[in-house]
Amino acid sequence: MGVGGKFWDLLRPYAQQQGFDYLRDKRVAVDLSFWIVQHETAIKGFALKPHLRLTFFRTINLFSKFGAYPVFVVDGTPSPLKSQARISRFFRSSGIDTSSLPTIKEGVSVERNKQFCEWVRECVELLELLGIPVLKAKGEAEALCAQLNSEGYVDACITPDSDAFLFGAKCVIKGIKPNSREPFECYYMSDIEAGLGLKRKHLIAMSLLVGNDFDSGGVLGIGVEKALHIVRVFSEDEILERLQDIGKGLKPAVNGGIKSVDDGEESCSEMKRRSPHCSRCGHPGSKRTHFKSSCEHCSCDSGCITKPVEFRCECSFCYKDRELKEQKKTENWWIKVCDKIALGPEFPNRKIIELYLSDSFTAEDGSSMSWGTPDTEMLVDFLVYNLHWDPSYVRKMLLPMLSTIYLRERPINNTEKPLLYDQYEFHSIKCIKTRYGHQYFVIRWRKPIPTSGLSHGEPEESIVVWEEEEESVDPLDGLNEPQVHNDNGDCFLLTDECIGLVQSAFPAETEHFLQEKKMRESKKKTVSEEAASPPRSTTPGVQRSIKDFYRSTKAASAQSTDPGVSSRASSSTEKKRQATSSSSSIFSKSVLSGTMSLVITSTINCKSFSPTRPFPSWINGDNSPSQGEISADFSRRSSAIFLTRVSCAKNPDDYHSTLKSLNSRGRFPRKSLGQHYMLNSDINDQLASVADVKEGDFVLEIGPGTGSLTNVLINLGATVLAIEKDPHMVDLVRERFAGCDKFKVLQEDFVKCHIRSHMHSIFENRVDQDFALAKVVSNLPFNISTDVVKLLLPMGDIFSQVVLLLQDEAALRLVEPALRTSEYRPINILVNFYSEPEYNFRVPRENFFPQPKVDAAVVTFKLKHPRDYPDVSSAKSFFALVNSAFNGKRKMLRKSLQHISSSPEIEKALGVAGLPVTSRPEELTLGDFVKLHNVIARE
Ligand SMILES: C[S@@+](CC[C@H](N)C(=O)[O-])C[C@H]1O[C@@H](n2cnc3c(N)ncnc32)[C@H](O)[C@@H]1O
Repeated sequence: MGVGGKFWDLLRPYAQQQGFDYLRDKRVAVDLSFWIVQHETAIKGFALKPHLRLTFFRTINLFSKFGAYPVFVVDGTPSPLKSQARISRFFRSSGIDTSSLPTIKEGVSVERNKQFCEWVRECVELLELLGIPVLKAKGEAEALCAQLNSEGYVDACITPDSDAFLFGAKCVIKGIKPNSREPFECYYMSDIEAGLGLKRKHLIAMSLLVGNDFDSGGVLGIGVEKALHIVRVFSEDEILERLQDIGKGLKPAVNGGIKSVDDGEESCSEMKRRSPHCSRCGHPGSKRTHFKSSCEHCSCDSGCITKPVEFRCECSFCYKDRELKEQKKTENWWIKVCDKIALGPEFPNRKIIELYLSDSFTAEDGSSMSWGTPDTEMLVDFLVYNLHWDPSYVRKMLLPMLSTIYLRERPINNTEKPLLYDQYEFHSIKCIKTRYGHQYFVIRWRKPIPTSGLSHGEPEESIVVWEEEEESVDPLDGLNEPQVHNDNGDCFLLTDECIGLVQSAFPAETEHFLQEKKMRESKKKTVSEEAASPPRSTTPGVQRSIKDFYRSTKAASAQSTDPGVSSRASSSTEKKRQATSSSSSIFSKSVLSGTMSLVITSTINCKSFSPTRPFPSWINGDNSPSQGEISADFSRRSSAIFLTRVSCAKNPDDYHSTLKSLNSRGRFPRKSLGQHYMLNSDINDQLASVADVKEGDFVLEIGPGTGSLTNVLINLGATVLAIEKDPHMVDLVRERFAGCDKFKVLQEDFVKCHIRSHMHSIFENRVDQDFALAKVVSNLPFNISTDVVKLLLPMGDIFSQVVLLLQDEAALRLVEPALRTSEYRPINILVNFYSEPEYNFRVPRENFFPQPKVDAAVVTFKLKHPRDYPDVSSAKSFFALVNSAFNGKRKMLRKSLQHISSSPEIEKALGVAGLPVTSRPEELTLGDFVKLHNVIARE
């Protein structure tokens, strides 16, 4: 917390947004407790031990991406004052009168809760395994951070606790946005001093007035604005003493003393009497004289003019009068303020002042901080145990830290050691990558490996990364994972590295790369012409597992497995595991064995995948492929599906065409739009088949993306209306289906668009009156699925069914929530009110690009016609009742529905509906809710 009130708001104008390199080679003290609190609130319930997960990622980000030397600081024994404040806060929030509480005895402090201490202990263990120094403060962590900063051991503190300035910090980083051009929100004490005229003791004084960690209340009725006025009255040297005087009931003079209006000055009314003013024009003189002839100020022929509303007379009497009034006001204000301050007991608390000014927090000498090397194997054990991560994932995520250490040490030690931790050799600089306006080198680390079982294809054309998104802040602080890359049979690990670091570690190689780059740029024109020629018919590079490159240093037996062999041995099991969706062809990546290779299993009606087939022509901007080309493509697939209509059809979709189509436009999947594209055309077929899409159907598709599912729908003879939010994808599908009279795409956010009116306007144009209801088929962005379900299910007058590809867990929660569980929510009542849901099949995550972190599933909602909805007098009042019931999930309905009727009445209604009077919302089925609603509505 820190200083109370809206203290940070006061400082905000002095924030400096600093760029990527701000912390490079700088030491920075991190207040660990705040990280833990933030982590827990940010992702509670979404990740196992979020405090460990984010401490791991953030530390590696700080160390590698931002090039800092972090030192973590943990709280020591809290001051008794803080314990007292914490207890008062707790009781105040529970409505108990805190004045009646006993005060904590001198020297007694209360530790934070056990759970929190355990989180801190786990994070400290993790940090120590990472080789990062951790210091334990004697008292508050932010105090030690600040002291390390003020004594020059670190360049900045990372803490959102504004107390840090009071403890002497010079630079505080309040927030970090890893995915932005200027990731650091920094506050310099010097800026605060220059801008607000506040020095350290002023800030301490402000905290005494508005509250702080040791006295959460502050002075009643004094907020940040008022406190600012008060403290600025005095210089830094005198402010704390003057506050003491005020606390004793004195009213110290301000700026040499506020003059009292009675101190020999004439009173305002007296002055006015001696100098009458015209009530018409407001100038000195009487109205009568002014009526005869205009006064010198108005100087009009026809008497004085009427004074405007905002008129201010500037005669010396009026000027003086105003000044005195102002002075009186200030004096009254000052008296009131001093009285208010003096009312509080023991103001100011000397112990708090001493605590802020103390410099004895350093439990250990700041100069003893040192940064070691991560203990990889112990970290693997630790994270596998605590977070259930795969060992190879831990190693992969550690790599940026190891490579940073290697590059840092190389020029210093002038090391002969050619390998990065004996496992990788620096090979070359692949390219320069720009993310969030910041440039990196992409480095190839090489470890020659046997290439059996892998394709020797053309190198992939570009590294696939999430597209830059200025505004997105990833609360999970994910890392840029190192990539595994196959280039003409040579396998490399790719990491992003700071250009300066590489330059000093490998000057000759950097020079070589930069020269080559220059040459390439001068030949740009030729190169771009070459690029325009059709691609060669080879398979792009295939990603391999990190395990192939990064062996464990544990027992040799653990390494003896030949990845190629295990890949082959386990492939049939893997195929079965992956083939959960159907018996037809599955395109998947095998990850079991540690290699990530493409596995194509073919069944009826499918010819095997040909890696040498050229990329579809539509990808290269040719919108009119020949009929022969189209038929050739379709002949590879189910005749039942594909021979019906081909007029709009283009080539089928697969891994390469999806990548190609995105790359051809320089488009990278956008996380915020949930862009996980379907790689497996069979799943698209199955989606369509579950919805029984046939000739003449009208289908609404949300988020067509590259159009892979759209293509299937059109080929089945359906007319498709697609709603796509991303304008680039809109262009892409528009181009792909140009000339197709059965396709229309609208660039809109589905959640905000007026789908009912779109559908009405389309149906109005239909000549046949007996048309079937439309269908919805969509591979949805996961983040809008609940909204989509809520929007579409009540449209049984427009759609007959809604077939969605959803996140697996969400699908299960929607379709099969168990009564009496926390998963049973109002949305389940909505789903069953408006539809008959069915879970169709699971779709493993490997079928998407980029691969999401969770599996998906296809779900069908058969929409009920409005005439078949449960019989309630008003759906609106019914859902209002359901929502209210679930508002107090743990509460009995007789309590949570009290705002509708009194408890006895609700109990009576429950009885009439045949339900126990002690019913809770999660125990009621849809039918029960309907009965209860109808009883209550009747009564
Ligand atoms: C999971 S992808 C599916 C793409 C494609 N149908 C496929 O199967 O490969 C989701 C698509 O929905 C689009 N999208 C995301 N949010 C949207 C919204 N609010 N309204 C409409 N489209 C949206 C994305 O741009 C993306 O193209």
